[in-house]
Amino acid sequence: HRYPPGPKGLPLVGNLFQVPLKKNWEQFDSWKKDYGKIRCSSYVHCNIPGPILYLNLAGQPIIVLNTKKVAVDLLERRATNYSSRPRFIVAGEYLNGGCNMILAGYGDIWRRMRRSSEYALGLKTSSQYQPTQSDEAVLLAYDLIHSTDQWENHIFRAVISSILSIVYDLPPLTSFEDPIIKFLLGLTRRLDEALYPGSFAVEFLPILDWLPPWLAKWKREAIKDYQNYTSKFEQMFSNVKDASVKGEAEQSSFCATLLKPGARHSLSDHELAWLAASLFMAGYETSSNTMTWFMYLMILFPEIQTKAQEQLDQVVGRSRPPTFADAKHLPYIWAIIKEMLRWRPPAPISVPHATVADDYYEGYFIPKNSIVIPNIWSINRDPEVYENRIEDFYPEHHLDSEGKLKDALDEGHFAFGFGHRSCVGRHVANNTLFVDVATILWAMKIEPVKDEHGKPIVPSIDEERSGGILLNPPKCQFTCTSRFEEVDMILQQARDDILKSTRYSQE
Ligand code: HEM
Repeated sequence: HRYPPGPKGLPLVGNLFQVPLKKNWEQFDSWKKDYGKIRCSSYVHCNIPGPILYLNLAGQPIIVLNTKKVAVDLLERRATNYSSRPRFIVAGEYLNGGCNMILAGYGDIWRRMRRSSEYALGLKTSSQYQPTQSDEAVLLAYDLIHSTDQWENHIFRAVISSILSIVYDLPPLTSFEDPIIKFLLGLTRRLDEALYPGSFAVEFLPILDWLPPWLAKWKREAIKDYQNYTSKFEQMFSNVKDASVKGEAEQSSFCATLLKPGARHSLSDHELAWLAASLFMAGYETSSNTMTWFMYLMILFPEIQTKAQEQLDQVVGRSRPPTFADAKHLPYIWAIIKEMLRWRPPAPISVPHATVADDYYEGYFIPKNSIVIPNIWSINRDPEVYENRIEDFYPEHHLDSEGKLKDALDEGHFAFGFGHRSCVGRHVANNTLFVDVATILWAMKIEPVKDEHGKPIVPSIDEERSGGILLNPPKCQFTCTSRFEEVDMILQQARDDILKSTRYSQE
């Protein structure tokens, strides 16, 4: 068999020690130059180095896709073979009981979950969640102005609260210390640890899975945690179900939508409860990561902030915060969002796919059970897609000469992944990012704090921090000041109305 090109490895371990645990997307990107052009039958790839790489991690074949063309050819055109996930024994099978949609293999349960969630999160249906998203944007803007030093917690709180309201019709969470936030963050941490390569021997020695729980601590603890998570998620789901049955649901939620006839695709209540929980796991870190990058980028590029605010003043004015009705008149806001997701995608190597059968591509052999990594970092810098200033943060990539969006329906980046497994929450994500970014820029001027000599402290981009699969911006602090006199009064009034109208204040 002739495998795609890639670095030569050592006997037995292959390339195991050549792939860094942090920022591995940069290593994959730099190998492009060395493990160059592929033999190809038809197209321009003949001139682009390293579109597809082969690595061997102690016997496990890894295929890295570095260009849009190869990712589309394999993950979209041959989706039936390339849409499974690698086996995650501890995280996927024991901690999540095989019911976490993100980690599930390409089987029956994933298919039914995907159909249900596409229905409840589609472009049209997701507009029913916009009132919740607008409310959360106002609460976030208010908090940022009133206690800016807590800015990261405010973003985390707002993102979590927004997802929980969308999924379960919960009222806004007003504190980052809320027990439900602690519970969900505990679960996310536990999952991150279990997914971290090398955490559990059973992942590379699956024979250990035969051990009974009393002999395997990892198994015992994972089963116990799964039972705890399940009872909490089932409880949250059944609260929505009861409220829907009694006609007490305040607004449309994801769970309530799935209870409509024809929407649940034969999923049991247990499976629906886990599907709803999967949304939190998929949406929380990705969305909050983008919002933390946003705050940093606004001090790194103050001219972009000013330009966006000029457009907001023209379109929205100063007597009310932006709404979704303004969305199509604010192309520059969208261009900033698209460019954030292109330049610093929250998940630079996406979620790995896996093949279900042997395959050939351009004469190269891709074995069954290969782990396939769409290297979004590289694909978002594909010279066949972006003409110039590829390494710069440049919102104009997405605008035509008149300042309009080049193609409103095209994402303009690949941060949401490819094919059958692409992000099912992307419309919700785009809406949250739009209304948060627009409301923050409408309300406040974001500036770096100053040192004792009055010099602004703007950390260099080189100080960005990588912790596993996410890339975080440098640590930084800001001042957020109201842009005009009426802001405080408008935000205060809107906040009072929101908190008054929710069940939270009535309890
Ligand atoms: C900026 C925000 C977000 C980004 C960049 C993002 C990105 C991604 C990526 C890269 C994948 C994997 C795609 C693949 O395997 O090819 C994914 C999957 C997924 N995302 Fe998102 N996501 C975001 C927000 C959200 C939100 C808010 C939700 C829920 C409301 C969500 C729900 C999901 C789910 C359920 C999956 C698994 C899909 C499957 O395996 O079939 N995501 N997302």
